[in-house]
Amino acid sequence: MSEKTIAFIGGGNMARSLIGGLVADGHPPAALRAAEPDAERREALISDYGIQGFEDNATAVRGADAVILAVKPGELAGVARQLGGQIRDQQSLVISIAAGVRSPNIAEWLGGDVPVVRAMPNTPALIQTGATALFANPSVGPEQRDLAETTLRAAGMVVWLPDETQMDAVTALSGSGPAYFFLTMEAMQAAAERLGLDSDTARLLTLETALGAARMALEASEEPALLRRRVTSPGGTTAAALAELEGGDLAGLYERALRAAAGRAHELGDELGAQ
Ligand SMILES: NC(=O)C1=CN([C@@H]2O[C@H](COP(=O)(O)OP(=O)(O)OC[C@H]3O[C@@H](n4cnc5c(N)ncnc54)[C@H](O)[C@@H]3O)[C@@H](O)[C@H]2O)C=CC1
Ligand SMILES: O=C(O)[C@@H]1CCC=N1
Repeated sequence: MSEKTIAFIGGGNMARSLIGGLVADGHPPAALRAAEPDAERREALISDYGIQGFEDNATAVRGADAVILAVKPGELAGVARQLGGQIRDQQSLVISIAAGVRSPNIAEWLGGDVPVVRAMPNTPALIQTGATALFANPSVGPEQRDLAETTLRAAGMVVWLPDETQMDAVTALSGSGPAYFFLTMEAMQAAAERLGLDSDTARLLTLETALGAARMALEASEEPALLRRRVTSPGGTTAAALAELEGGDLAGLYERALRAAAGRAHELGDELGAQ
């Protein structure tokens, strides 16, 4: 694991997940920094992970090899404009995890020809099972590309996108995706409770089933559709359930959900890029 200094601007949910993943992967906590205005969040990061915490963004960024912009999309322009001069002087790599906001806008706010990697991670990064897509602008050199990849790989798997426009679809799929699975778990548990199971049993069986299915789909050489058919005995219980899910147009529902998320990411890019 690299010992490069990485400064997070914003120490909220996603920064915490990435910091947790980096520390668990062996990145020295002393080489990790977070600038977070909320004292409670900042102190929690310091005490939970032993990293350095700062109230002031510019102090956190001083001398950092990479600066991860982990504020809400609407805060990004202000933060980038504030830190651009310093980042250009010390030639740090900038990694933005903000949904929707496009790399040419980020580079412009930073003041010009700055290496920017856009990343779309997800919260399972906290337990090193994250999935991240990366896109590098033309100013990112091979060493900085490696630094971005190593940093995000500490939190799980990484793919590079050849085309930044694909980032909206990735945001809809894997960025927001954990929430879709959590909602499914909530719905399955609640349904099982209504069928008469106590909540602990319903919860445990729901979560273990989700884990088993995900691991099987990842580790098996067969497609999920084939794995599904193996569970589904003709005229049996699974067929009865799947008929309900298909009757409710589950596939169409997912398509509409992902289109809504990708559309929102695109809208954010348009709205915030015009600042
Ligand atoms: N939560 C998620 O699952 C994912 C979030 N993202 C992106 O990550 C970014 C952060 O999202 P979350 O962590 O969920 O939000 P959050 O609200 O939990 O974290 C943002 C943090 O930034 C801090 N902050 C606000 N203004 C600041 C400033 N000027 N300087 C320094 N820090 C400042 C806030 O106090 C807050 O703790 C967003 O841009 C989001 O699109 C990307 C992938 C997944
Ligand atoms: O909901 C959001 O906007 C962020 C981006 C992907 C996951 N959370």
